[in-house]
Amino acid sequence: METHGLTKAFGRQKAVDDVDLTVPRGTVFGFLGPNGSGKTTTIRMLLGLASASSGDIRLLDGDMPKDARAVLPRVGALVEGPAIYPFLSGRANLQRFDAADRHTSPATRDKRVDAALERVGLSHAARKRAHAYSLGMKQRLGIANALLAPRDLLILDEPTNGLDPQGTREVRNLIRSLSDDGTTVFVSSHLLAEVEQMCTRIAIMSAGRLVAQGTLDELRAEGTAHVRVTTPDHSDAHRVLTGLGLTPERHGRDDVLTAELSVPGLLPESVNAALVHADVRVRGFEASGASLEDRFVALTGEGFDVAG
Ligand SMILES: Nc1ncnc2c1ncn2[C@@H]1O[C@H](COP(=O)(O)OP(=O)(O)OP(=O)(O)O)[C@@H](O)[C@H]1O
Repeated sequence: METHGLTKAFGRQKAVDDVDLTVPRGTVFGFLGPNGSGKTTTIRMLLGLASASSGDIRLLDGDMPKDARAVLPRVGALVEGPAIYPFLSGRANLQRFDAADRHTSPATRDKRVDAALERVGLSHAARKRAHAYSLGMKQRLGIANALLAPRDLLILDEPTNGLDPQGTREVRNLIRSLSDDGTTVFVSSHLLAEVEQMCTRIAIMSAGRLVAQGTLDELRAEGTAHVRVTTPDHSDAHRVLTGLGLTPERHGRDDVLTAELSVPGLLPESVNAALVHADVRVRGFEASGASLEDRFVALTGEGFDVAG
């Protein structure tokens, strides 16, 4: 799957702005970004649920939306939670979903439904009414719906959103096992930890723009270490850090300074020693490595929910 210059404007706001995604076949691809960064809008365009203002979408071996009829039957999707009928059983829900798809044959419906239930580990609860399902089970039922036909690509929008740790684990394991079967999985999330555990490649959205894309290792390698100093002596600390060749920035609070360790060979402990030597009252000192988390915070700004 690929997009080029994909853009969606709502009035003057560009919810998705010139996005070039490259999702290689067979990967579990994480589409990461804070709430409101444009993930759902992008996914809706990929699936032909919304039109693009400009740009191209290549989905499997077709162009969207032109080839929607040919390619969409090979794409399973879960967007914004499944619309489940609460008073029907899990199986009856899937039978309805299957019946609503005009590409399916009624003769093989039961077989397809049972296979999908089995695939997501819901066979034992097939007869239970869906309102008695846990959130994780509901979400797996939604994924079962996406799996009613053989799929080459699965597009899942925040499949673990709102789930408890157990439900999250269930869905995460399911996604991994789907990819073991050779299906390409494109999964969005606002949680870095989530994506790190499931995905091999990721793309990061921030305010409608794609700000990074690559394998986890590639993105880790692009990060730089930082120091973070908490001190009431803000201007003295600023002077010392600048003297060391760093570019300190005030970070949210008045008493916190952060700086990228951009000087080769300069170690965090030397920075701390220099501050203490200059009588700066250091209340907190933190050195962070080139972790993905740092990189994401740097790329997407503050307020990005990295831990959950
Ligand atoms: N139909 C619409 N009309 C106007 N603005 C919209 C519409 N849909 C989305 N937006 C705006 O586009 C931006 C991106 O929204 P989008 O839902 O794609 O983000 P997201 O990354 O999926 O976030 P979330 O995780 O909250 O769904 C937001 O600012 C949103 O308010």
